[in-house]
Amino acid sequence: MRFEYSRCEKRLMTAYLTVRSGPEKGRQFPLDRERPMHIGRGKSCEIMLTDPVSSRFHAVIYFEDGNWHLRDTSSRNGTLVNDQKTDHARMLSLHTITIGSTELQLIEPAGETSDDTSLTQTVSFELVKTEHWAGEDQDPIAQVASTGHLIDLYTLSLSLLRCENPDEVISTLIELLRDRTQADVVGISFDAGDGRLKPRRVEPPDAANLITIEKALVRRIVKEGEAVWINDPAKTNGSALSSADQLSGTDKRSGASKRSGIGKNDPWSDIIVAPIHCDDTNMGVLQLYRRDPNFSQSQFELTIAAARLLSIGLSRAFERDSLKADRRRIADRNADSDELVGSSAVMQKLKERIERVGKASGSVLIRGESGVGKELVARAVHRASLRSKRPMLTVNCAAIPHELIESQLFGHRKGSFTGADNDHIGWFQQAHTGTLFLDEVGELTLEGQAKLLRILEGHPFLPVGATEEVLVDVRVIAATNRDLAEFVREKRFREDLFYRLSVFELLVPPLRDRGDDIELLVGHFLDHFRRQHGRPLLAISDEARIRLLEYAWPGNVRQLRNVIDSAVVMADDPAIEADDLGLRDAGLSRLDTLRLDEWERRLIRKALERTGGNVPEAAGLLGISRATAYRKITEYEIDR
Ligand SMILES: Nc1ncnc2c1ncn2[C@@H]1O[C@H](COP(=O)(O)OP(=O)(O)OP(=O)(O)O)[C@@H](O)[C@H]1O
Repeated sequence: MRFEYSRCEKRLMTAYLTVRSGPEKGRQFPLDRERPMHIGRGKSCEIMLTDPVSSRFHAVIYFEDGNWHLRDTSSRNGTLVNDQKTDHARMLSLHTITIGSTELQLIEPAGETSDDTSLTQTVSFELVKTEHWAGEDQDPIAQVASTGHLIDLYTLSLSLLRCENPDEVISTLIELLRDRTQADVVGISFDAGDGRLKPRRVEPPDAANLITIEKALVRRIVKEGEAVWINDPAKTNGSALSSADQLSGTDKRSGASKRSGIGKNDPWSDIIVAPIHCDDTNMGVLQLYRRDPNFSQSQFELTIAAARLLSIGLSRAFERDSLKADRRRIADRNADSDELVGSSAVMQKLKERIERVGKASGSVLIRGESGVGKELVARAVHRASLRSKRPMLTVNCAAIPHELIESQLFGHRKGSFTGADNDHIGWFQQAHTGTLFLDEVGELTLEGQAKLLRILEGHPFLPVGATEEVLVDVRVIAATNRDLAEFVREKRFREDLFYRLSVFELLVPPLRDRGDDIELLVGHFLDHFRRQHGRPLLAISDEARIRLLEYAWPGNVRQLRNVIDSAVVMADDPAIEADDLGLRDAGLSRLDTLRLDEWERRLIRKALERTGGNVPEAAGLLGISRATAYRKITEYEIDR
């Protein structure tokens, strides 16, 4: 198949060698007609290779009698041109030169070798087609010889990297192409799923019904993975492309009355259509239209390269979109979303402290009973920190056998102890530049504590069995439900480490002290488990709700979550009843302890909650003096 197009200008682009494989893959070496260009490992070679098979002066490429020539300069391992060993060869565009594992290809922009200045010439279809798409490995800019456009493509790549979603990717590309090619219309059409293309975005939008292309041409572009540039479409009308189905579906009249997408009546003098691929399947095409004057060769090349970048950008954006959707789905299914539910005075205060502590850089110690949400608080601190884009790794020190804690945290070398069959990169190294959450830090061995202390002091550490020290940058957040101060007194926990860890301390209050939060959490978990277990209409009876609100929750939020999870599964329609909760000791639980000090602590917390932390008012409610209230608040370590 041949298309004709007229050339409006003599092109002055240089030929160049592009490296298709080998150590220099992706590089391009412009060729100079005026002087021989040497290829080899030698420092004075214009085309310097690092391929070890290459000789210092391996070959030379030069321009003579209107052609490029390659001569092997007595290399040790020989030179192949188009896979044939050769001493001398006349080179044509797209010919390949192989030296060891390096493959170079000669790219001669159209018109470069010819001195013919006539303004009209016949160009074979192959001249204007792009190479077949070979996925993301293909160098998107391999065909672009214009330095200005290389910068455009560089800018475009940077913008595409920043784009969050497919629409942004498309807008960025259209904007750049309209500006650089002076196209009257730039459009992107996607396969509607039935082989027909539907415009996804056209600029300016009111030109959408003007950008039509013959179906046969689209089929060819899609099938062959080729871009085409059609100049003066009126000339091509009815030549090779007899089918004249509408591309955009805006005009579905049949037979002879069909208007060709590149027909006489179209206002365009130039059309470029480039395929867009996503994961090796065609998604659609990028279309550029111009009334006058014609596109240039470099604009055609720019469009091809931009379409390839678009393909990569879209693949990534679609992948990101689907990952986001997966994440949402998983978060929906999994109750442990990161949302810290609670609006009681104590929780509000805790959230404020989390924000402040997050911005600082010291270690954090989170204290609280089991199941209160310490890990969730740790996540919130990490999210509020400057490391939020880096990972937070969680290690439960109590879940690792004592004898392995050290090697798990700090790593070990293969063979350093029985069972060390492989090298292990410790958690600290894995969390480098991020955050490490050490849950149940009180369970750390004394040796582990000593190493942790050194890391917190900024020293490097030695993985087990290693000879070289490792230095890491990790923010440590530790949590415990133990009384670490008591551990220090018992010499089970190093005092110096205790102070290092607790640069910032966050106390997570037990659920029984959070007032209305119980109601919020009930709603939160109900919503979640109803969705997860596919029972969106399941209600909860008043009696069941009251029982939940009155229960003392010794197992804290985790217990509440588990109770609701199983109630949603076990309850018969239409509603969860009190018996479904499995809290048969609910009445007793209100008096779950008879210790006076515990009840005093609870009452003081309750009074502070009601008064929004106002001690004199709380003292009034409790019927005690202010001084007693202050003393007891300090004694019981109550967070106001
Ligand atoms: N404020 C909250 N909002 C929503 N969910 C919460 C909240 N607090 C805790 N949870 C949920 O309760 C469960 C227990 O929380 P988490 O594991 O953070 O507690 P913990 O104090 O670290 O427990 P442990 O002491 O056993 O390590 C988790 O499923 C968590 O998502």
